[in-house]
Amino acid sequence: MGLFDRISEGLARSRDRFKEQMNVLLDRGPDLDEGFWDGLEETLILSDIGGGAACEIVEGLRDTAVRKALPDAYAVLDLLNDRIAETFATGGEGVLSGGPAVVLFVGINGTGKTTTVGKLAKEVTDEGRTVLLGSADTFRAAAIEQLEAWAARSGVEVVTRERGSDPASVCYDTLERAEAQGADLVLIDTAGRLHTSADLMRELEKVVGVVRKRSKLPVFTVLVIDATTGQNGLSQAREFDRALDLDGVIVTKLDGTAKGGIALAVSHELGLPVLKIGVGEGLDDLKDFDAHDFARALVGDFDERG
Ligand SMILES: Nc1nc2c(ncn2[C@@H]2O[C@H](COP(=O)(O)OP(=O)(O)OP(=O)(O)O)[C@@H](O)[C@H]2O)c(=O)[nH]1
Repeated sequence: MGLFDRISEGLARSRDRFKEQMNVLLDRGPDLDEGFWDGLEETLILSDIGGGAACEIVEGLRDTAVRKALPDAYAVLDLLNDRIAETFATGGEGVLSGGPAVVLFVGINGTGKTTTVGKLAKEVTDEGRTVLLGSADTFRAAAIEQLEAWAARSGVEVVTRERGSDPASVCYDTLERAEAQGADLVLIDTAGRLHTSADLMRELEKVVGVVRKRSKLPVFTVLVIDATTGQNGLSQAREFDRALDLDGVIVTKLDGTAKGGIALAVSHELGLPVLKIGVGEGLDDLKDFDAHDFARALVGDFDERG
């Protein structure tokens, strides 16, 4: 199954719901009146893309409708996919595919951080770059073994310490090893923590602070969000961004959820580029993000007139 089909399958429920509501709206007739614009905004909000993004999309389409004297609602809906795609924050190319860098992966428990680091190790190694992994998730014993197993699969080295060690020390060791090895990319897995836990967030700030101070390479922080958690992802992103000044987001588990619109809510509200998306548990299931494919999977095409 192709990439678009996988996301499309995952988002089928939200797309069906969106179409159903749009058809009810269009049953009133295709006039571009207030009822249409309000209905469009409400329908977009129900797709989990967030109030801010929905408002900006509708405002943009309204402007275009006036400027280009669009005849009816169908002409507006023809532009909807592009407009949604343009609402995603851009940038972030330097994080995973630029020059040498250290990237820390953060997020709440079980979002897929370790799995994502493992998949990335394979991808980057296949590109011919040298990768070093650091297991700063010293809280969950299985996380260390899990990362070691991923590292073995792609033949990369992983720096670990025993469970319960200070995560900042693991980062320190990892940076030393990276320097000695001349690694192109250093990927550091951190322990999952609730964004509402002040103590654990402070601990993470300290870990990231140590890395920023000690590293000679640029340091980036990437939030990993589980798409199935829906709107809660926005609160997670706000808190992690406040604490760490994030550089990007990776949205996982898009293969089985109707709540994928959260990717746009987070990207738009916090100005964070979506760096990758997870569409399954396998080694090859971390994919490049394409805003146009994503928009098409989220709302579908509106070519059936009349
Ligand atoms: N379906 C699906 N499952 C995924 C995806 N990414 C990760 N998972 C699964 O999510 C579960 C949790 O993944 P982990 O990588 O252990 O999550 P984590 O964030 O490291 O967990 P903590 O360290 O406890 O915070 C595992 O069963 C993964 O296989 C994805 O894109 N799609």
